[in-house]
Amino acid sequence: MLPKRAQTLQRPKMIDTTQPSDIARETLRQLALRRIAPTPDNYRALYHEIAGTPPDEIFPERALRQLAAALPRHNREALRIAQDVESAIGTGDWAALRAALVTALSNTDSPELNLGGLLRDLITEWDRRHAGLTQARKREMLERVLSASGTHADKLVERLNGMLRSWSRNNDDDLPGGEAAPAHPGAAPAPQAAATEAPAASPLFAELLLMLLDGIATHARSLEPGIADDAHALAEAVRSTPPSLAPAELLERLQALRARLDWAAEDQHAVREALQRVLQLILENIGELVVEDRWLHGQMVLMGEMFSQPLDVRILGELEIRLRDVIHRQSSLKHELDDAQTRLKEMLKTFVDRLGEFADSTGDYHARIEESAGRIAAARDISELTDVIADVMRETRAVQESTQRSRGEIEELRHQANHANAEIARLQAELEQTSELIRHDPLTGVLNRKGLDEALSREAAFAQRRGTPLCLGLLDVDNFKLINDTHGHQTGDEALQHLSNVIRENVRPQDSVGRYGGEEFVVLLPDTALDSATAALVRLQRALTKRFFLARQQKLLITFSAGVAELKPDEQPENAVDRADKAMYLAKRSGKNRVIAAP
Ligand SMILES: Nc1nc2c(ncn2[C@@H]2O[C@H](COP(=O)(O)OP(=O)(O)OP(=O)(O)O)[C@@H](O)[C@H]2O)c(=O)[nH]1
Repeated sequence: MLPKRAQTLQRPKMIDTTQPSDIARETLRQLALRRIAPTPDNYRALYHEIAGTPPDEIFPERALRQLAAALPRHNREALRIAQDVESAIGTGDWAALRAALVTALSNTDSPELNLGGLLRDLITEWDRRHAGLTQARKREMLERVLSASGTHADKLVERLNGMLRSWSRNNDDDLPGGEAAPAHPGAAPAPQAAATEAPAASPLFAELLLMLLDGIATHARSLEPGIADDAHALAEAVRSTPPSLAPAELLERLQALRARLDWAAEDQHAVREALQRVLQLILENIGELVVEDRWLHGQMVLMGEMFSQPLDVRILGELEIRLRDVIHRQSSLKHELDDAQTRLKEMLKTFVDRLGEFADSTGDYHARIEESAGRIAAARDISELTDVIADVMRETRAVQESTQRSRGEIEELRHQANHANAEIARLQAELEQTSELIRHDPLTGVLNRKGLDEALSREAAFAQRRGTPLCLGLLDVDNFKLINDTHGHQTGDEALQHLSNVIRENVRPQDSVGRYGGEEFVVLLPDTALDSATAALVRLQRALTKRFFLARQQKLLITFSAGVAELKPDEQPENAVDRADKAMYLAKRSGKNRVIAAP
């Protein structure tokens, strides 16, 4: 910025401001006169001051280039935005730069719903030249993606993204004689260019477009019916022969659809976050209320932890199971407690009534005896005494009868108490039986046998439907009897809790952990092939060597032997468990503390 003194300068009258050379000369003179540093910026500012022209706005290219270099480029959309920003800086175009930055800042859609962006990428990349990729080769790749994805829209999106990434790595825009391609890789073609090229005219492309639009129409129905209707209407327009939409119009409507999807995705994201916060609050509060029951409290804490990570269908399913268990257990406990309280109240009431009656009758008796004593003292002859004795005998008999009655009633009460005790014992046994209905092991908090069976059939169906691998690891603690015998059963229990915690902390959220039997556990590893699952079990062994179990200040190393099996196509899940079990026994026989993969 120019020093203050220079801003008050009067333009010299003798300068002809139509002659740039005169202005330049005067500018140099004034720089020297005013002792201003002769930098290009100062020169430019003084020049405009003398010429009486508005100063040029300086485009801070260097600083903007540094900013552009720092922009993320982790996916195609981000790369496109960064390139738009760079191109705007290259041409010194403020308006284009602003548009690119606004797009970047408003682009917060979730990747799974960015179908609009994918469509745009497809249109762009289909028309672009790529080294070593002929149109026929592209067509072949697309056909492969289409047939491999079947009717799964999510798989299609994932595979199309992968294919586009591989195409853009072969970007051939720089080749001489290239076809009309966008100015830089990833940039969307101008609508006019698209209009002349009619991308949807290719039957394969139209088919692909229809598949995406039908996918949007189906999946967006629950999200926002308006979007689904738009997608459906567009699909109808693409299907119609002759096409009812000009390419430019089609592109425009696709872009509008994409914008609606972006907004809907933002809304969904916000709703999901708010829901997650509310549920977490509820769980925290219930957790505080159930401090007396360690199992319930533990379940609440676990659920709270599950809510703190990004939710997916598996986590929500697991949460639902845990909540059902909590509700079931709470209602059983409540009934039992209510019954016990009612019985106790009734017994106490009867006891107090009987005690009162007994006190009344013995109180009367004492008063009568005292009165009889007075009459005996005042008696003048034996006949008077005979009456008194008859009265005393009558009173005594009455008290005796009352005492006997009370004893009988107290006897009855004791009988009732014994009966109530037996009832409570029976209820407890029943509760134990009904705990079979609960899916989590009360000692360790991991799934119990029933929960495990359910998780296994759910994951097996999931894996077989999607064609993804599912592995299960069956592990058995080594020499556990020795731990029990040396340190006691209670320490054995704590060792099992420690092992469960270490397992849970070292597997992924989508993995399920269950207690299969006494000291046997099962880990279900979805989307995991046999070698990775074996490596995961070995990692668990290593984690145990780092997290010692403390038995009354004494460090104990817990080890386990494990068998791992990958569910084969069409194999019954129980059969895979059997194979893992056999591999586990092989691991035991080969010296323990090992993991063996089942053939
Ligand atoms: N503390 C405790 N012990 C249990 C529990 N369930 C089973 N056990 C004990 O675990 C022990 C298992 O012993 P074994 O089957 O001989 O196996 P091991 O000693 O681990 O020997 P290997 O399997 O050959 O390494 C038995 O003593 C069971 O009583 C439990 O819930 N708590």
